Amino acid sequence: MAMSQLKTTIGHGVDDIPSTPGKFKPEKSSPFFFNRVRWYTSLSKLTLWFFLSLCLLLFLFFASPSSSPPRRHLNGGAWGGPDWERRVRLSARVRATNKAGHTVLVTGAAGFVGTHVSMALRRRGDGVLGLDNFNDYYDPSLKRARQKLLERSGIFVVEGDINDEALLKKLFDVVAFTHVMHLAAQAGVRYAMKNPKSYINSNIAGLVNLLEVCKSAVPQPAIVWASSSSVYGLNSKVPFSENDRTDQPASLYAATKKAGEEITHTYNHIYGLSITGLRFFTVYGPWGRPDMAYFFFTKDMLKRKQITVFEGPNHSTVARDFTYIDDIVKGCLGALDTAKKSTGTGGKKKGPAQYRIFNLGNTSPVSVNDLVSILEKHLKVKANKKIMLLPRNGDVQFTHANITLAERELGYKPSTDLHTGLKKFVRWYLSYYSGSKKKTSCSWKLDLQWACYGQDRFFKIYRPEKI
Ligand SMILES: O=C(O)[C@H]1O[C@H](OP(=O)(O)OP(=O)(O)OC[C@H]2O[C@@H](n3ccc(=O)[nH]c3=O)[C@H](O)[C@@H]2O)[C@H](O)[C@@H](O)[C@@H]1O
Repeated sequence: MAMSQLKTTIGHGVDDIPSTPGKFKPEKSSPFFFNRVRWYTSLSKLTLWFFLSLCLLLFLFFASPSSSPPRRHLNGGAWGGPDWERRVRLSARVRATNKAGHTVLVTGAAGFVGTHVSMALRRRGDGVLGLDNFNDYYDPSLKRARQKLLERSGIFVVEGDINDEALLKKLFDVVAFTHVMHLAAQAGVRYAMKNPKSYINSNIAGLVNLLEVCKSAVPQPAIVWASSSSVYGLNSKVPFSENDRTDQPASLYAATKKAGEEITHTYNHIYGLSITGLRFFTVYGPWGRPDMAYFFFTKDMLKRKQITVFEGPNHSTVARDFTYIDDIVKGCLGALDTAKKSTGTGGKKKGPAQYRIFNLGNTSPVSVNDLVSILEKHLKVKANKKIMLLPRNGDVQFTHANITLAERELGYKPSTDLHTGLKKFVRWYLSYYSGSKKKTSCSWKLDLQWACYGQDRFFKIYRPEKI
């Protein structure tokens, strides 16, 4: 068919289609009859195929097992569905041999303290379910590595945010948690200048969301949560005691932790939630947080980069009551074990409920200068220090915990000094980072030696001056 003829045929056909197809009477004698019928038939076929494909798609959608009940997606993670619920239940199950075990929801489980506390609970047979949003405040791959560690111990970490009310409710529907160890937070004192809203979102809105769900849960769990030594702010009386004033925060971070203490008090007072707040003092150790000074000093010293060491006015000392992670974990477990049950049901308080606050520190502050000297010894590297006046961006000049109360009520007794604790940290740091680099390259001498000899024999062959 010539092109001009084809155009004419199509033009005719379109114009000739009646609005009511049933009334269409073919004119047998028409030279355009067959073209018209073919066009019309192909349109019907097209409609039929479209309809069949739609039916097939709808069938596949409704028949797929994951569509019922629906799965929710958050930050790349997903929750819901029978498999997910089975994992949640399994993880939260108390070991049969531990009759008095707790069923604990650990928020911030892939965080530094969260990982250690979850592992310790699991080791003694408590049921543990983790929750973490895996945000990128610091390298999320470290959080994923911690998650792997937890998974190897049978702890499932649900990927989700404490601000997700539906998720929290679902978790409490699936498991009757006896305790919540609330460690999810926006940490770091200096970062609050950069991203103030993240502190409100996690430390205030997230906390309230969690408390709302806990208050309505049946049974209500007892809550142990992480406050901070930073609530003592600009206080000059040392050591810091729990009943000292906490109304002079030096950072927004501190202010949100202080707000958390007031908020939890309200929920205790109105709804009968059992609350224990733990004021952590600069916690450090293996699997620690890369945003903390001891961690990035180590990293920079190994790279021969300059580190900034703060000092107070007139060259006075800046010091912290650095507390080793294992001691903190013991304090957390002591708090969980001595927490009394919440007294409310159906969102109503039935009687007075326990409300406690404890310092968890080391009781022996060390200057930042001494911290650097200890690192120099362990790393066998001389630090390239730049001394700088403590900036007014959230830091306080010193912290020092009075731990009498925690000793008496929780049996808390810190036993690791900074020298010993940092030795363990450095050992972990070198093995962790050389271990992960080993997979990609062996260009660094340290990596090569590590790759050849493995973790246990690492220190025998470690020659930092050759790195
Ligand atoms: O225990 C606490 O309440 C707080 O402890 C740490 O906060 P911070 O004690 O300030 O810990 P780092 O940021 O690791 O700083 C440790 C010390 O090193 C100093 N520093 C920090 C950074 C730097 O570049 N140079 C430097 O000398 C700080 O002034 C501070 O005295 C945590 O980051 C907070 O999340 C936590 O709540």
